Amino acid sequence: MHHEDLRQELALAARSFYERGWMLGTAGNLSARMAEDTFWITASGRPKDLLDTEDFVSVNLQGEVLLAASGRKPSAETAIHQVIYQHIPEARVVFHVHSIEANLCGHFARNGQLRLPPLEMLKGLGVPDAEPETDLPVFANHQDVARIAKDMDTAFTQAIPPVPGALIHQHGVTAWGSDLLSARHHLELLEYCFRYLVQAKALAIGVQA
Ligand SMILES: CSCCC(=O)C(=O)COP(=O)(O)O
Ligand SMILES: [Zn+2]
Repeated sequence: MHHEDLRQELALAARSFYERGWMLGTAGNLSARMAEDTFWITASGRPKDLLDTEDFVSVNLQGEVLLAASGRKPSAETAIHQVIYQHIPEARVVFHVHSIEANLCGHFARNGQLRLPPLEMLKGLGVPDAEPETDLPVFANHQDVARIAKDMDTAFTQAIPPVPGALIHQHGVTAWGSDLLSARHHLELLEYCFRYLVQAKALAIGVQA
């Protein structure tokens, strides 16, 4: 795919996520690999329903800026995307959004893990088991994003998460995939799990894993 097209595809995805209430008030950031060691990422602080090709910055896996339009800086959370691309070679697209349900679900986590509901839909996240006991990692939020990235780096060095995503407590969710469509599906499936958990909690339904 041509690099300019990739930026347009990311802008379309951002608008869709904005319309779902996941990227309000400039929240969130999206990226896609251009090559093994470079990726496009949204510029910091841009409205996610109105992105154009100038709102993407090219960076390498060390976070160095390769190409940026005047006045555009890479997302403040670029280091998190770097960690994912460094540890997971098959990840080519990373979506980070701030949904209400993702942030509520952080409160249901125990010992840095959120147990996902054992739904058939987990198959779409690569979990084939009939009654899966699958935990999504939940990282502490820090104002210094480098600390979040460092925690993720340490955790991913030990083990890659069992599903293609991670939560940052009181902040948002990040999902990845091998292309735009699979990253979107992974994000949608995680968001479905979050809505399910929030509604199950409201109805006082125990979710058995
Ligand atoms: C208003 S959201 C606060 C920053 C954040 O968490 C985020 O996802 C957006 O940051 P960026 O620098 O990518 O615009
Ligand atoms: Zn964020």
